Amino acid sequence: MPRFERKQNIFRNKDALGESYQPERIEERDEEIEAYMDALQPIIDGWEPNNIFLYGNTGVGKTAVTEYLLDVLQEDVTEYDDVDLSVLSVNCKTLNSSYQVAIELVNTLRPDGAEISTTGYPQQTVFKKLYSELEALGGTVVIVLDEIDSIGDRDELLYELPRARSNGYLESTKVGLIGISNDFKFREQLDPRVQDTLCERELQFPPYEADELTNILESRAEVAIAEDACETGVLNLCAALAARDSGSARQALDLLRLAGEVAENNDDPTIREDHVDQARSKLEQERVEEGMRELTTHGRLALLAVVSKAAKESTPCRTRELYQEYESLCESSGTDSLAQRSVHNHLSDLRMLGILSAKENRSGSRGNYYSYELDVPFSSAVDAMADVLYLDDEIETIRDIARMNGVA
Ligand SMILES: Nc1ncnc2c1ncn2[C@@H]1O[C@H](COP(=O)(O)OP(=O)(O)OP(=O)(O)O)[C@@H](O)[C@H]1O
Repeated sequence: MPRFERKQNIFRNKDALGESYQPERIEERDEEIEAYMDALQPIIDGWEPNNIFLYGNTGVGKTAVTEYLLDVLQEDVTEYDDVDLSVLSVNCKTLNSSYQVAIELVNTLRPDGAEISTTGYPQQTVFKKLYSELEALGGTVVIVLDEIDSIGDRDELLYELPRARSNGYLESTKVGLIGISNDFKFREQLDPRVQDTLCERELQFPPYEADELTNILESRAEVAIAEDACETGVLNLCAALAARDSGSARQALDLLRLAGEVAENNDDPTIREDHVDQARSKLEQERVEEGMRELTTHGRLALLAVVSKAAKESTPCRTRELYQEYESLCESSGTDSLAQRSVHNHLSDLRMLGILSAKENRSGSRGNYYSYELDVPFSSAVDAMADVLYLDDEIETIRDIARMNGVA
C-alpha cells in the first residue's frame, strides 16, 4: 500500500506562488503607484473620490497593486476621524450586466440571510436598493470592479453610480469607482458619457520587462522556495521567457511553480533550467488545450491542417494550400467542409488565440495574402488535438511524417 509522505526540499511555501497570495511588497511599480496614490488622494483629504479606470495586459499587477494600495489607504485613513472609508470589491467575470453587478453589490452589503434574489426585479429597483444600502453605510465607499469589461454594453450602472449624488439618490455617502480591465477595446466601446466619468483618472500598467520580472521572482522566491533549492539562472530564465511572451508576472510565477513541481516529482534536490523548459512546454500545452476547447470542429480541423503541413515542413503555408489539407481531413472525419472564406476566418481566430502566427506576403497585382504557421510547439499542438479529435489514424500518420522529417 503506497503511503503519503510530505515533500519539502523544493518549496518552503508553495502557496506564495499561487493566485490568491497577496505579496507583502510590490516590486517595480513605483511610478504607477505614485500616479495611483495621487488619484486616491482626495479620499484621505475628505473630498469626493475620483473614479479611476485601470488597464493593462493580464498579469501586470493591476489587482495586486489595487489591493495593496487600498489596504494601505484603509490603514492610513484611521488617522483622520472625519473620513470613514469602506471598500467593496467585486469581480465581474461571471456577472455580465449592470443588473447582476448591482445585485452582487447589494448582497455584499446586506447581512447574511437578507440577500435579495438574483432575478425578478426591474433594474431601477435594484439600483434603488443599492443606493439605500450605500446611504445606510455612509462615509466614503470605494467600489472596485475587477474585469469590468465583462459588463459589456449593459453598462448603465457605470453611468448612474458616479452621478448618484448629483441626481439626489445619495445624500451623505460619497462613492468612487475603480474599474479594472485588460480589454483595451472596452474603453473605446463605452458610451462617451460613461467614459467621461469612469475614466476621470486613467492609469495604464505596461507589460513587465525581463529584469523587472527577475526582481518580482526573486522577492517571491525568498518566501516560496527553500534555501539553495533554485539553481543560478533559473529565475532569469523564467523571467526572460515570460517577458518575451506576455510580460506577465503571473506567467513568470506559474513557470517557476511548475518547474519546482517538475523537480519535486523527479525527486531532484534543486530546480534547474531544464525543469523550466519542461514547465514551459507544459504551460504552452495547457494554453493550446484551453484554446482548443473553445474551438468548433471546423476550427480544430483548420488547425490540424496547419499541423499536418508543419509535419511536412511546408509551413508557413497560404490559405489555399491549407484549405486542400483541411478538405481532405473533413472527408476523413465525415464532416462537410466549409467554404475557403470561412476557413480563412478560422485561421484568423487561431492567430488571435496565439496558436498560429501569420506573415503577410505581397503578391504584386493580385494583392496581399497571408501564410500561416504554428506559434506553439508542434508536439503540444498535436497532443492537444489527439485528445479532442477522433482522427487517430490521420494523427498517427502526421506524427510519423513529423518523425521522419525530424519535426518536434
Ligand atoms: N509588481 C509586482 N510585485 C509583486 N508581485 C506582483 C507584481 N505584479 C504582479 N504580481 C503578482 O503576479 C500575479 C498576477 O498579478 P495580478 O493578478 O495583479 O495581475 P492583473 O494585472 O490583475 O491580471 P488580470 O488582468 O489577469 O487579473 C499575482 O500573483 C501578483 O501577486
